[in-house]
Amino acid sequence: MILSSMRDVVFGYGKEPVIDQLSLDIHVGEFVGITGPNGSAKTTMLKLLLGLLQPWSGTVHMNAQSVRGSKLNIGYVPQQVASFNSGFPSTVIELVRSGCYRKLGLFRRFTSEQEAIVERSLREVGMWEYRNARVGELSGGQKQRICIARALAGQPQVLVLDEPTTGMDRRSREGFYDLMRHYADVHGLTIIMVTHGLEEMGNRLDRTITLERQESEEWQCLSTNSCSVLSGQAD
Ligand SMILES: Nc1ncnc2c1ncn2[C@@H]1O[C@H](COP(=O)(O)OP(=O)(O)OP(=O)(O)O)[C@@H](O)[C@H]1O
Repeated sequence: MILSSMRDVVFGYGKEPVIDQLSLDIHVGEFVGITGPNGSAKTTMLKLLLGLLQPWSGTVHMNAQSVRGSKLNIGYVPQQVASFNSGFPSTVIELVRSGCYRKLGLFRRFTSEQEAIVERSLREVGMWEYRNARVGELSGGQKQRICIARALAGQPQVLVLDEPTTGMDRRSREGFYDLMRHYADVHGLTIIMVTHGLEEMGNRLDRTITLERQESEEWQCLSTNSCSVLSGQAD
């Protein structure tokens, strides 16, 4: 079943498109890796999928609806979450709890079940023992893990991650990839992840989508950043 689809999407920040006629489908429960060289518009593609950017032309659907009207619970871990500076006031557990707010609604009454989900999420990323630490005092890789825990605590149906292992050591990265595979298998979570570390992921991904810069003469004289999907058909 198709969860998210892009059809003939064109988008740019200036006069020239950085995405040109991009079409792809993402299926329910898939763990998809998005890869490609720097500047090949991976982040831009994620933002279009999430409805954070509007295409110049073409369509983006989530759950067969326009992405902006979709009621899906989507967790998003953007790039550079490590930028919480040393003055960031929240503790780790406060930040992860805030991931549940959308589910809890206006009054934000935490039940013991929700507390258990917060604890589970923190344990899964190996950060439970840091729960009372100030977020701003942690390393980049630790902040990244907390942001992943925050997204998981919101119990999303779709998890979108933009280079989530930045700053993590090899062991943490391996643990994280296994965790994502577990969420896809056991919870049926759909995971869309931009990564430069495809070779490390072994066979954990269901599918890879590669974005590449167009190098045709026509495009070279217009822009070097335009891209298209070169692979990524569903199995
Ligand atoms: N806010 C912006 N304003 C103008 N140009 C932008 C903006 N964001 C991205 N770009 C440009 O769009 C192109 C695609 O950028 P994008 O960040 O989507 O690529 P990426 O594949 O995610 O890159 P990286 O691997 O370096 O993170 C690049 O040429 C970039 O300079």
